[in-house]
Amino acid sequence: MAAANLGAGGGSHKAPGATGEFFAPGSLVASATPEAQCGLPWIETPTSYDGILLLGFGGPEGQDDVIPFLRNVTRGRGIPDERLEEVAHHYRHFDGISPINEHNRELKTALAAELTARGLDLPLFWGNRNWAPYVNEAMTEAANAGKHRLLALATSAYSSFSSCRQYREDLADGLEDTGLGQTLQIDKVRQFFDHPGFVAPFVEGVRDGLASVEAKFPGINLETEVEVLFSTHSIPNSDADRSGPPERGFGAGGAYVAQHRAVAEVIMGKLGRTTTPWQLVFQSRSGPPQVPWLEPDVNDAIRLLPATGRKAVLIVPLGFVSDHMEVMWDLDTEAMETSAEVGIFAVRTPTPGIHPAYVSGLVDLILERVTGLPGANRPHETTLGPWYDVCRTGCCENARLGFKPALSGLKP
Ligand SMILES: CC1=C(CCC(=O)O)c2cc3nc(cc4[nH]c(cc5[nH]c(cc1n2)c(C)c5CCC(=O)O)c(CCC(=O)O)c4C)C(CCC(=O)O)=C3C
Ligand SMILES: [Fe+2]
Repeated sequence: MAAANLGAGGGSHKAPGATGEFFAPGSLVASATPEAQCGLPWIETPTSYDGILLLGFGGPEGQDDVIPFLRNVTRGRGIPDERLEEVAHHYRHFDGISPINEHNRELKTALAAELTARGLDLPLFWGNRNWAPYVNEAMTEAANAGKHRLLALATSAYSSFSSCRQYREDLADGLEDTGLGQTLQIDKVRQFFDHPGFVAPFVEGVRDGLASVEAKFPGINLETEVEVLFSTHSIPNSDADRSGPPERGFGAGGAYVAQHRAVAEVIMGKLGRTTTPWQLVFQSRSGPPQVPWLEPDVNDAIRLLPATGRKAVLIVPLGFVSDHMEVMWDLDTEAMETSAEVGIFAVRTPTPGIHPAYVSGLVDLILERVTGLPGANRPHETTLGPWYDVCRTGCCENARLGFKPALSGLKP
């Protein structure tokens, strides 16, 4: 098995173990799209996987887990202790329990049912980056079950270091740590920010949210008195700028910002609400104050709304797949408090969770890899997609932490 996709940056050539053979010339079947002419990669040959590796962020499940979890998340990042304590407090407030692991258990169950219903015999193995069950444990479990060829699915829709590349690095690290590089070959499902299954629950959420605003304020003017705030995780500007394939030249904010904007536009367009004011806003910033992160913060944006004549705000958690702590605390607690303070009516719309469209969309994404669906035929709702099966060299590298090998990408 070749190790072509791991790269040998900094002399740290790591375990073999993924789609090396796919990089042989000719195996990336070109289609007629401009992307393909630039060498953009979809794996267009059928692949028989023997399992799915569901990748989660992980979260604490009791008070004793909170600090060890936070140390896992921030390892090597220079997050000040004050910030860790501040965040610990969010978790403490909910008995030290993040709902995220339960969400992933539910998602795993829902995916298993949908795979079976679609006639796909693919067992699911679930592993997290920051809490048990860890990625390495899931790999070991798969290997012990006699599996060799896994397709990884990360619960994260957009391109950036934290939301894509870090999962790819986790896979490379996991094969190295477990010594399973010769046993397991692992590919990864493309980022799905603009897949119809991910977009549909948000379209419904905004539609229903606007309806509830109209019910609250009969005759409200949807062009001047309501604002839709699409909220996502802030990340350092330096990470945002490097998100996406360097050759696409996304500029400031990178693919991360461009993808969110494009999806927000699609959602408003599908509802025929292109004249309802909306903004992309950011939340959950951390790190030292002197390091610039994406702005505006959701709370700052809310504070400015009354002066522009808005009576109501719709808060759409566009960057998140489930109602985990970033949603429960930063939106449902803080942003709601801010809205109340400035006297504006706020509605927070749902995340995809286990919405049937989302679950079946994820299975579509698995199926397109099983069948080798040509890139030209892959569902995508924005002109930025369909996104890559195999990430480009330098995609989403971390400016602060430097290069690390990652699976499912081209060699550096
Ligand atoms: C882009 C992105 C997503 C969305 C994509 C995806 O979903 O993957 C995301 C998701 C999540 N982030 C989460 C939690 C945390 N993120 C932190 C810190 C950070 N996140 C970052 C980015 C992202 N994070 C970044 C750049 C940092 C700074 C540290 C670093 O440079 O890497 C910290 C440390 C403390 C703090 O500073 O807040 C915590 C506790 C949870 C779990 C919630 C739960 O437990 O329910 C989830 C799903
Ligand atoms: Fe985070």
